[in-house]
Amino acid sequence: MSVSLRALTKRFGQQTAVSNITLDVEAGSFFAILGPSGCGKSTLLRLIAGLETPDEGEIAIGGETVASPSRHVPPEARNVGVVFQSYALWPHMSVHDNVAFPVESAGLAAGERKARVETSLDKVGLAAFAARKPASLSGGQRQRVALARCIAQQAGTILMDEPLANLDPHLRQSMEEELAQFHRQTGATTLYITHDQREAMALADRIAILWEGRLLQAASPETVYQRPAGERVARFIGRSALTRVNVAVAENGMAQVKSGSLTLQVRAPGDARPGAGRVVLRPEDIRAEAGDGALSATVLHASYRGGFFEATADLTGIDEPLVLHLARKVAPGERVPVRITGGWLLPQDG
Ligand SMILES: Nc1ncnc2c1ncn2[C@@H]1O[C@H](COP(=O)(O)OP(=O)(O)OP(=O)(O)O)[C@@H](O)[C@H]1O
Repeated sequence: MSVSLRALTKRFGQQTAVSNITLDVEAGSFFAILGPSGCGKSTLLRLIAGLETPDEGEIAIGGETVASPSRHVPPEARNVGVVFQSYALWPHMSVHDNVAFPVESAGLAAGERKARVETSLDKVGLAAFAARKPASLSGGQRQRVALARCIAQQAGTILMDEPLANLDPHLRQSMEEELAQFHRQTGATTLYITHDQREAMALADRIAILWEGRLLQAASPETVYQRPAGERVARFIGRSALTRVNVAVAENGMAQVKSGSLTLQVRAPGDARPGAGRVVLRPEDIRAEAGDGALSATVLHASYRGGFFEATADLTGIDEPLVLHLARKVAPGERVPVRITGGWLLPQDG
């Protein structure tokens, strides 16, 4: 089911946790909400789940208004499943009963109920664990019980609040794959909260980036990386060098800019205008190659990233150190040839 937020605001005393957010989440999509600690991610999720009431604005799920100044649909009537970081399993209940819990209220015959719980546990590979208590399961298995509970509930919308945060890196990777598969199987609209950009990039069709309660950008992972809406998004997603430029010509989504004495051709927003601006240079915009037009950068720092080396390097004319991906090892102080082959001119108001 689609989820739409209109001018949503939530305050806690003096603190505005969610500030005037308008957002549309398409039915069936995997939508990540990304941002640093304290930016309002969990509050946004709790508002959608019905665990908090907004001070201003509206929330509609599947076209039905569930929260507005004059309406509050209770959580259990929103057909929304929630998976928390802490799993929220009942410790005294078996795995089976934990999964059955939300189904109890669905008014199904006992046989049907049992079948639904068994199918759900089977989907997450835990059929053999039905009689166990949560305490005897691993973190990943507990997470899967929480997912099975969502499947059993047949929720049209699933909200996940940092579900993988407590897992070790290996388990995270395999749970990520399971989550992607889970999303394909259920087709449920998934809102996924994380502060881990890699996870958001790997899983989501679209990413919303929050900052101090405000929405900075909502777009595909490729767009937030290649065409960030502003400096904060550019710095939060991936690594880059920002440099102040003077835009000489801007047309058809391209711009010719000057950064110090360097002239660069970069991608630009459709409404870019000549004048002062800032350009984001990603590692992909820089080739470490000798030859015609190559410049010489001085390596500041280099580290092995598995398969390639990542280095920062000073280049005259660029304000911040470039981030380079190199096939060979380099040492601080070494000079490397570079060519700038791309870049992104930030929107004027970004
Ligand atoms: N019940 C509450 N009472 C008072 N302030 C709150 C409450 N819940 C959240 N806040 C404040 O609102 C802001 C947003 O909090 P929220 O938990 O939504 O952030 P978050 O992005 O989920 O953070 P994290 O990633 O650390 O979980 C924070 O400044 C927080 O202190």
